[in-house]
Amino acid sequence: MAVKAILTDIEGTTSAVSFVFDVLFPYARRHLPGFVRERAGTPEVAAQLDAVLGESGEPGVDLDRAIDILLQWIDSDRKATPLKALQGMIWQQGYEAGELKGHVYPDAVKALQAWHGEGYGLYVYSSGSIQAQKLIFGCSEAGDLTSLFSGYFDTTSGHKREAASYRRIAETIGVPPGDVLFLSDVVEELDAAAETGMKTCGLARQGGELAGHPTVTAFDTIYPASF
Ligand SMILES: CSCCC(=O)C(=O)COP(=O)(O)O
Ligand SMILES: [Mg+2]
Repeated sequence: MAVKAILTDIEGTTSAVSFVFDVLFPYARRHLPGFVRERAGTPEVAAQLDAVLGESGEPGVDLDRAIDILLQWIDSDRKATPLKALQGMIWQQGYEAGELKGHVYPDAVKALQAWHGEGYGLYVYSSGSIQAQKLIFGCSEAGDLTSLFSGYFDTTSGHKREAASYRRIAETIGVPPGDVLFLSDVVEELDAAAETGMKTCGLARQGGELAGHPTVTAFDTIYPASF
């Protein structure tokens, strides 16, 4: 089976972990209390707050407690879907105000542009919400890269360490898992994708090996046709 589609993670793969941890998460942390207090009455924020309280097992607590829970979740890097949705809304304001610019490694930009030109279908799968994914690529230091991608997947398709999520994504893309190449910096995500028959390539930007998977330090040594 030949690779037809390439599915990529963001943090640690196309984009620096430090951009997410030192720029995006602190931005969301700083703005979350004000954002939530101001927008708690809007349907889109109210729905996410309901989901936060459901997931936290503390239904009926007040807004201050909900904000505390969300701040704890940011600090522990919890990949909770409602937190990710709220972060995406907050980051949108930052990108719109020119306070944020998405980091995408130049080698990733170049390879994604080349693969798009060669006819590969390009897709994103990140724990960040689809809104956040479109923002990091749409308002990137290299300009608007969103036209390169044919689709975006987040944790509403399932968690990234579960094989079922990759099966679901392949089905949505309309390509057998064996024709998809998945790129990530997290071995458990690569393992879950490989379990479905997807081809995998690990990104270890600081060097090293993602056990059981071909591993590279940058996109410029990934040749999809060789998988
Ligand atoms: C879409 S940028 C924000 C990334 C994010 O919130 C996150 O949790 C990173 O997850 P990933 O699956 O891209 O490692
Ligand atoms: Mg990652």
